[in-house]
Amino acid sequence: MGGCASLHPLCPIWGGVDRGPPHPCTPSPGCLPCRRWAQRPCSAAWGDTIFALSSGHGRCGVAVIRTSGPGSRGALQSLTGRPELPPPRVLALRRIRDPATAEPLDRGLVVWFPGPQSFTGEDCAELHVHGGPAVVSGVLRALGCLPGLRPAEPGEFTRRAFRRGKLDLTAAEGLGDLIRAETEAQRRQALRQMEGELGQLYQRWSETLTQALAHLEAYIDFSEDDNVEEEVLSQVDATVRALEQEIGAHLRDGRRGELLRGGVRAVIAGPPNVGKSSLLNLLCQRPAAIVSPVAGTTRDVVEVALNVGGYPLVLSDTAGLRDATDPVEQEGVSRARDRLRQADLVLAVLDAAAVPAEPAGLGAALGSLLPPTTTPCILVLNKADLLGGDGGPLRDACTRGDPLPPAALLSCKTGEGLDRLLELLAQQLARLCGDPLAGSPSLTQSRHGLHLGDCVAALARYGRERRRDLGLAAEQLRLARRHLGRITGHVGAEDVLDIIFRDFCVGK
Ligand SMILES: Nc1nc2c(ncn2[C@@H]2O[C@H](COP(=O)(O)OP(=O)(O)OP(=O)(O)O)[C@@H](O)[C@H]2O)c(=O)[nH]1
Ligand SMILES: [K+]
Ligand SMILES: [Mg+2]
Repeated sequence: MGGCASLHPLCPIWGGVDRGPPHPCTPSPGCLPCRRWAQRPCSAAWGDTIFALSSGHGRCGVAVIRTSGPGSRGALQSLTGRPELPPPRVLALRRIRDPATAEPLDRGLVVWFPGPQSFTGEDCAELHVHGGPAVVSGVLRALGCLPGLRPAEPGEFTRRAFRRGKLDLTAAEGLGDLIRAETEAQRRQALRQMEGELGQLYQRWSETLTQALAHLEAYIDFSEDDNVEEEVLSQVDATVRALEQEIGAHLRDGRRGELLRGGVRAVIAGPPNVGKSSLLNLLCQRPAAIVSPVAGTTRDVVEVALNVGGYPLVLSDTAGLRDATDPVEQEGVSRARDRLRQADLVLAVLDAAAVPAEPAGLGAALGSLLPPTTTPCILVLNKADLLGGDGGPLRDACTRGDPLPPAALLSCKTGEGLDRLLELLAQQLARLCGDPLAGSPSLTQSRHGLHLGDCVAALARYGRERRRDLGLAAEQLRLARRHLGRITGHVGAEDVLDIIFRDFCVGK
């Protein structure tokens, strides 16, 4: 037993019942009494076991701390001070103590998840303790003092689950999105992806390709012996063409999955002083942007995140569009135009009291403000409270629609017309993001789009090669399948893992 013969009675490996793997480190002062090696763990030699606080940080009722790896069993035994583990996946009430000092830290629930039936597929343990900072830090410190245990990196639990084949990359991404989801529609999309629907779709395509490839190879190998009929070849062609179309349609979905995941970027634009900042403040219900009677007040872009009808909206207020002379305002206008170019949706604001009341004139006023674009737009005619009478003609023009974009007559001052504007906004968002539960799942990341684009390109090349050289055509099918495999992580995903798991929180 080398240098570890001097034992602490509660040492999980040497003093406890479960001796685990032999301690391989050479005798050193840092290895003799457990409390010493606790401070200088020879972690690399012990198989890697990670631990982290998985519930949120800060004071709370219950905090969940979990471990994953071969040391989970010993960790649970030593922190509960008992050799026997609770039955798998059953909560058990235990006193939790610091193994080094035997000092009680808390009384809480513990769960034992022996691998492979655990989230990561490895042996895992969970400690549900009181969520006070001193309890949590005490338990984390105690775990960190055990040999072979170390704090987890962000996303490391999920990364281990991926490595053990518990989920594919799209499901891991869905899980990350679910944790970050802020609106109902985002939650629905993320849950669907986490449960594997997107991965299954890509897997199905991959299997279709595998089958087509097998038939093609059979034809190449055996057609001369007349065992394989010409018909096989035309069937492969038809399968590939259908797949190319299906993936193409999946790609041409208007980026709905990506928009829903990241939030629709809506930009409030218009001439100075029409009430753009007032509109932003009204929609987010706080004074996020400065409002003043001075034209040219807003210069920097002011951004707020909103939930409209369950859809995520990232709303930006921008400088009033005009030929400014002041260099600072010029910069503001240039930033406004940049934002407009990147917008998914434009809220074009005009002063209701200063525009022509008939649709053609209104259209011209809008046209002189914004360059012609395909970006969806909502026309907001603000300051309706300043209109004489009930603003009849303008109100009619608003409900007329074509050739005008959907329009709302609004008063930021009185709040009149806000319901109609919110309704229009929700409609546009639903149109842009789609119903996350309807139809086949949407791709949610540009990474998916890139690989699918490469896959479709390879399928198109198949069509060309097919007429020249069957061997080269088969190679294109193999390539197409590789591109699909990279999305789910079934093929060479090493280079994207760091990027994907970087955005995860510690403990997940
Ligand atoms: N009567 C009336 N006044 C409004 C309304 N909305 C905004 N205002 C006033 O219009 C002025 C300009 O409002 P802002 O929200 O600063 O307008 P803006 O378009 O952001 O202006 P810039 O940032 O300078 O381009 C302020 O005095 C507001 O109080 C409205 O619905 N009715
Ligand atoms: K202003
Ligand atoms: Mg403003």
